Amino acid sequence: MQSSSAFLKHSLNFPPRLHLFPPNTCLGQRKSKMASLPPSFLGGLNLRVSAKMSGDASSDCNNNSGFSTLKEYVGKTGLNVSDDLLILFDHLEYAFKRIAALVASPFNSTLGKNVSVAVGSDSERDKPKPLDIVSNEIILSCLRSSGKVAVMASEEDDLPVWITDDGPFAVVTDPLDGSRNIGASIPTGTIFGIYKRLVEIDHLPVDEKAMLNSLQSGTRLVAAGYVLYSSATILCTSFGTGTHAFTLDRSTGDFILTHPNIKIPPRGQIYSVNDARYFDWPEGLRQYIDTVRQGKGKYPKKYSARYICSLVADFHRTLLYGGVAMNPRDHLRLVYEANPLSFLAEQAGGKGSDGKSKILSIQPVKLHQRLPLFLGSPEDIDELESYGDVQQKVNPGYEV
Ligand SMILES: O=P(O)(O)OC[C@H]1O[C@](O)(COP(=O)(O)O)[C@@H](O)[C@@H]1O
Repeated sequence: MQSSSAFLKHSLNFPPRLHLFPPNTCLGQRKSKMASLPPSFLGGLNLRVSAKMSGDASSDCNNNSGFSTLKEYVGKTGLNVSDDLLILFDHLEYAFKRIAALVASPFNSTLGKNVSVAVGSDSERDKPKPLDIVSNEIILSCLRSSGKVAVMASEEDDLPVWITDDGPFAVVTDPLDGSRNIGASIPTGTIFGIYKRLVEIDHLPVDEKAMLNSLQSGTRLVAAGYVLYSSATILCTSFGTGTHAFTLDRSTGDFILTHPNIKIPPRGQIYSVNDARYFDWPEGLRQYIDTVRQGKGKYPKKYSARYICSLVADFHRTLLYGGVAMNPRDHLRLVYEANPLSFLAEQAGGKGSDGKSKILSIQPVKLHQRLPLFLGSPEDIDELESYGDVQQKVNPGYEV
């Protein structure tokens, strides 16, 4: 096996990529035009130019060693991430960049529309769209070419796809959540979780081991993440030691660390829910929302509502600003959505709950199992759970 340092050294020696700024441009010298920008912004630009210009006239530029790609960050901080996992991430990053380009493409206007594909008993609004299918194919092909994945289970496929017998990992994914928003250019996201392949069941028939590898408990996740496709494309991930976010630098194609060690505020002032469903909610949930929006909860401030109706976007905001993001009906999936996002929430000091139990302690029994999901600040989740009756049982299948 290639050593971690050998792999990092090799990958850092790739030829420099094409930058927005010509190689001999030192942005720091153009302060007259940029004087009004915050120094951190200038510092960031300087670094991305100077870091790739070693040995040339860039030495006058400020260097700010705080900026790194995911691999550089792993190398610098000594995070315990195997070479196999780093290679898998390289391929995943490539998939995310392709999906980011796809969702921003001027040619995708019809790709967000429903197609008639019979998948279980999904309602019209839940049917996959061409964008979901293409994103799924992009991820599958990148996992295949990584050589590191035994099985992929996707929200878009009825059954897991067995890829290669000796791949060390099992990957679960929702390739493109929120795709029905794409017509209005509202943010979308990819969610993924990575488990080790269960070598102890290698002897089982392929169908069986594919299913069991995909139904692992969230407590066994070795890494998870999401990618937010919005004004910025952000890869937020955890290897089990903190939650870190990297922003795509479109000039170089690198994901640059922008949010190391995210800590969710212990308490927020925002709730995020589709409250058109208020009359379908149980009494406990109505009381909770009524209480916090009047500023009569344990935190004596009036809460505000924010709801994008795109899970990754609502979760990302919650992770950064605190509060609680929820979907109280059986709608979101344990394997592809709830487990990976709860892992990230916990790694950031937050919580993931189904309203009664910790999400990560729920053993999946079905691949496409749905459940109520509450994610957010620990004090907000505790307060919400104290209302007892917060899971919405009435679930008529909404049209929009
Ligand atoms: O209609 P609701 O209950 O508000 O559900 C909205 C949620 O559904 C989603 O669109 C996911 O639904 P799909 O898995 O069917 O795409 C999330 O992005 C969003 O958080």
